[in-house]
Amino acid sequence: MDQSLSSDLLPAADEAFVEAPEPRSFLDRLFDRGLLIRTGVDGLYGRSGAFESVVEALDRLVSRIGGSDGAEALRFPPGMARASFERSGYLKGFPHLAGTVHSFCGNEADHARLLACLDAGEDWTAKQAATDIVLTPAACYPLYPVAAARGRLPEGGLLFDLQSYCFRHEPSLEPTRMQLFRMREYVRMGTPEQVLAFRELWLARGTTMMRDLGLPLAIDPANDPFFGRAGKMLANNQRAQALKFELNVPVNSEDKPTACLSFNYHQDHFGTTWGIHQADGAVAHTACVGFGLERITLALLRHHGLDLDAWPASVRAQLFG
Ligand SMILES: Nc1ncnc2c1ncn2[C@@H]1O[C@H](COP(=O)(O)OP(=O)(O)OP(=O)(O)O)[C@@H](O)[C@H]1O
Ligand SMILES: [Zn+2]
Repeated sequence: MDQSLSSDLLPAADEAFVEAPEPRSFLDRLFDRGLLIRTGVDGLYGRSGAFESVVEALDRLVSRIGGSDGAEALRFPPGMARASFERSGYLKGFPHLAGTVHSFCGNEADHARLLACLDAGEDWTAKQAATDIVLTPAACYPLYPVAAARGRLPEGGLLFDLQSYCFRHEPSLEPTRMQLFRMREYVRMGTPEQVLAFRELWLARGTTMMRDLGLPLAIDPANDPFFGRAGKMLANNQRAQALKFELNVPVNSEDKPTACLSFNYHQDHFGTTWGIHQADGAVAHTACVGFGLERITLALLRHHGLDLDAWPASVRAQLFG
């Protein structure tokens, strides 16, 4: 039942059958307040100015925390070269999440057919063909070929600061699982020791940052959502080798807290895939820390309320001070 209908618009019901109205979901309350804006597609939302002010403040906060490390900032659009995407191996692990960009590639007769299909409410996509662009699945994916093209890493390795809208085809009614969302990342490339030290540093920094924002959290071992039966093995392996940790905050529920930050050690996966080499010629190792900017914003809204002006002064000071 559409809970936005006021009860006096509903047909009169037998008293005995009137059920208590379900409490409005977190997502509905975000819509009610205009913080997120419906588009008709689950996981695809507009954001209000207030919501964006938190996203931007978090982005600045992360920059302040990582500021003295000398990361090179790069920004890529939310689409990446299909050839790079194919080589990255993403389709081996996550074919179900990938999004490709298709465009009309027909002639005038095809155009007429397209319009006729549209009119008839039929499938109009037959003459859509894959372009050279796919949607970026994680902020760091466009980086690796760029880093590889620069030649061997310097002695101290490299550190990058990234932010991108990312696409994942995982429609959901949980506001924290969007199809298009922003990921802020730091990516480290170098020796295993260098990249593991980076991950340790950000595990500590991320924990302090989120505690200081007044959020309850736990750091847990995790795995990526690999596809299929072979994926189960990859996921087990990732956990057994402690390659991925998540910083979880209860947002949608206490039982299934939400990964707001992820700390990933890729070993030499991207180094081998892209031919990224350390100064001595050995294959480079890589790691990244990812901040889900919408997810942290939603965690703050959940724990401190939907009225930003009423958030605790210490939280506001860190974000907007
Ligand atoms: N669908 C999504 N909507 C919003 N934020 C997301 C989504 N997927 C991932 N993120 C954010 O991006 C960060 C880095 O992405 P990563 O690939 O590590 O996520 P993930 O571990 O696959 O997330 P999950 O396990 O919840 O699917 C996550 O920590 C999270 O904050
Ligand atoms: Zn990454």
